[in-house]
Amino acid sequence: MDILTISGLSKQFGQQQVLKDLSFHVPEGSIYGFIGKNGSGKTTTMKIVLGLLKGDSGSIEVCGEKVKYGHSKTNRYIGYLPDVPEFYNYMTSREYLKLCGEITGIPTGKINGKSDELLSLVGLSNINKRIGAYSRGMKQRLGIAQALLNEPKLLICDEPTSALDPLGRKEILDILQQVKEQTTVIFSTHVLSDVEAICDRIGILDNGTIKLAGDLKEIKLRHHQNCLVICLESKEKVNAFVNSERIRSLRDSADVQGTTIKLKTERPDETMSMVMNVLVSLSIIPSKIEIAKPQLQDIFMEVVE
Ligand SMILES: Nc1ncnc2c1ncn2[C@@H]1O[C@H](COP(=O)(O)OP(=O)(O)OP(=O)(O)O)[C@@H](O)[C@H]1O
Repeated sequence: MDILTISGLSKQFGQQQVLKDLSFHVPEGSIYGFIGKNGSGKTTTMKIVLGLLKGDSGSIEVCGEKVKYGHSKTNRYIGYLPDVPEFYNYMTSREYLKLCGEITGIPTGKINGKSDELLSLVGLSNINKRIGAYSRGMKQRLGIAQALLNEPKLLICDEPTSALDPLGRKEILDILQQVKEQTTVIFSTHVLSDVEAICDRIGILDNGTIKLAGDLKEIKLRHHQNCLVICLESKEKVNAFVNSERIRSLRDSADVQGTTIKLKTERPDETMSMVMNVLVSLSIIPSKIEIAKPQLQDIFMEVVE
């Protein structure tokens, strides 16, 4: 079953056509990487899904129910984490979750238990200081707890890791992976390494439409290119290698960037063996040599304009 279906969505701001006949669907149980450059329309799409912004044409369904602009009915299925969540800084996280629970009508008897469960999930159980003293990463983690308070079927996270350091990012990614057991996640971002770390499906938004969508593993298999990556320790060694007689036939397909050489080849195993022989004959020990795996970065660069 699809948790979210977007069909033929268009949106124009003044003369700028931001979304053009945009269609994609998010199956239940997935972590969906909604990827696009800055300004490609990710937040605009999510705001329309939340009924906060009116699309010019097209339709959206959340859990099989139509989204209507200005109506919040379908939002009972959705938890939303904006890129910069806002809080009451003078409160503790427990006080804040209690307030959110009361506002959204969670039975009083359930609020404390649910808050404890979520604060434990996001690693804030033993933090008693006020939210104003939290780091950015702690605020994002509290934002996830708040978004999950109503046990949503769909959690929308808009750029949740963009402003965080590597440790803070890893914490958020780990939490989202755990959350997947309970809810479908849309992870809107331009940080491709984060998508590779946790998403099982992706949609690449560019020029107002989805340029590529589907299962990430299948997409990578389809875009697989046979390529050998050889990393050497110095430019001199790279020159000695690429100028050696025995790799002359491959020289045209060699892409040299600094001390890394990429060799496109139809027969990676044979080429690997030949390259190893050449390296041995030149007494060069590579710091890395491998048959390249397709990277989302390369696929992204291939499909966006
Ligand atoms: N309310 C608005 N009025 C006019 N233009 C807008 C409005 N909201 C967004 N835009 C424009 O629409 C385009 C898409 O913006 P949007 O914020 O949806 O992109 P994004 O993919 O979320 O970008 P980022 O990754 O930088 O957050 C941008 O060019 C933006 O300037």
